[in-house]
Amino acid sequence: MKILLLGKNGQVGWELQRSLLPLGEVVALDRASAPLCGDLLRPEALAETVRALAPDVIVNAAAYTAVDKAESEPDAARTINAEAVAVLAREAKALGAWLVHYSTDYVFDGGGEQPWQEDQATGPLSVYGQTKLEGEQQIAASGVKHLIFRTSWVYAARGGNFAKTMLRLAQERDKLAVIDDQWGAPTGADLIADVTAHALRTAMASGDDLSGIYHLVAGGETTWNRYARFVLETARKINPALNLTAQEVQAVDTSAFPTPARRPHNSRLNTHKLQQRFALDLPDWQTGVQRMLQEIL
Ligand SMILES: NC(=O)C1=CN([C@@H]2O[C@H](COP(=O)(O)OP(=O)(O)OC[C@H]3O[C@@H](n4cnc5c(N)ncnc54)[C@H](OP(=O)(O)O)[C@@H]3O)[C@@H](O)[C@H]2O)C=CC1
Ligand SMILES: Cc1cn([C@H]2C[C@H](O)[C@@H](COP(=O)(O)OP(=O)(O)O[C@H]3O[C@@H](C)C(=O)[C@@H](O)[C@H]3O)O2)c(=O)[nH]c1=O
Ligand SMILES: [Mg+2]
Repeated sequence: MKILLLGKNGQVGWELQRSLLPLGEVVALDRASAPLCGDLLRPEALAETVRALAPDVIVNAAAYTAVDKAESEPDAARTINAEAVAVLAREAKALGAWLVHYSTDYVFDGGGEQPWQEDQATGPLSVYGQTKLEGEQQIAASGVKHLIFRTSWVYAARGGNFAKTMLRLAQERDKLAVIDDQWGAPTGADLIADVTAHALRTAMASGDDLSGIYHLVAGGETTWNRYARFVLETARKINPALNLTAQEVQAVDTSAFPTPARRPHNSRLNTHKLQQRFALDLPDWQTGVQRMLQEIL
């Protein structure tokens, strides 16, 4: 089996380079790859890559993920998150290949307090969320066999993420202010990559019955503020010599921390469908965050 992996150096892409290996031959590209084009800003060159390789599976871990910057760069965000995805779906469909793709809690408007189910109405608040939703819709419309995993608050030992930002800021400042009224679940790129490999193998073995959208997040729930506190507490335990000058993580409302992009208050995702269809258990979010901190500290 041949797998084309796009976005190989992102948080999830890096872990997929490991987790997909037991499934077959993995051709992994990033935006700078040559002579094969792996740049999602050049959708038609990307189409040529797909035709030249004729993979059995395309796994797309590339995305425009700078949420605030997307508000002022909607065209680039849309090309990468939607137009290139439409081309991948079209080419995969023509080959009879599977397309594995990732989406986000930010497709929802964040209302209520219940974990969102896959079939509930979307309502993105940001350009990032809107373009990610358009990517999902392009895949569904193409008729390609697909797995779309909506995840949230991704972290990894390698790459940039909120946990690492908190560690850095806690070494630079004596006080942090972090939003305490946005709820969700931090999810490790390693977990996402492992579940992807398992689900892909299962889905391919069962025809196209399992094609669809799945919520894939770690268990439990928290706020950005509680997550930040957990990161700093855990870091202090792991490495007491670490010079974390911040003595306080002040809890603030969304309104007290203005950002260019609006973010959902309720980013909880219900993972029953994934767990049931693929016979999986998802660990609590704390387990993976602890492991990542142990690794980087
Ligand atoms: N990060 C998060 O918190 C969340 C992410 N997701 C989704 O999960 C998936 C993986 O995200 P994650 O690994 O965390 O994101 P990262 O930002 O860590 O990685 C994204 C990767 O995409 C690459 N990329 C950006 N533009 C292009 C381009 N034009 N052509 C090719 N590659 C490009 C980036 O390369 P470069 O570094 O060169 O820009 C980077 O390697 C994405 O679909 C994302 O939307 C969903 C929920 C939460
Ligand atoms: C740095 C910082 C952020 N915040 C807030 C802003 C925001 O609401 C929240 C997280 O900030 P970030 O900029 O890390 O989050 P953000 O980039 O919005 O993270 C999102 O990325 C995309 C790709 C996704 O798909 C989402 O699931 C989510 O992970 O914390 C504070 O309150 N204080 C701070 O000092
Ligand atoms: Mg970010």
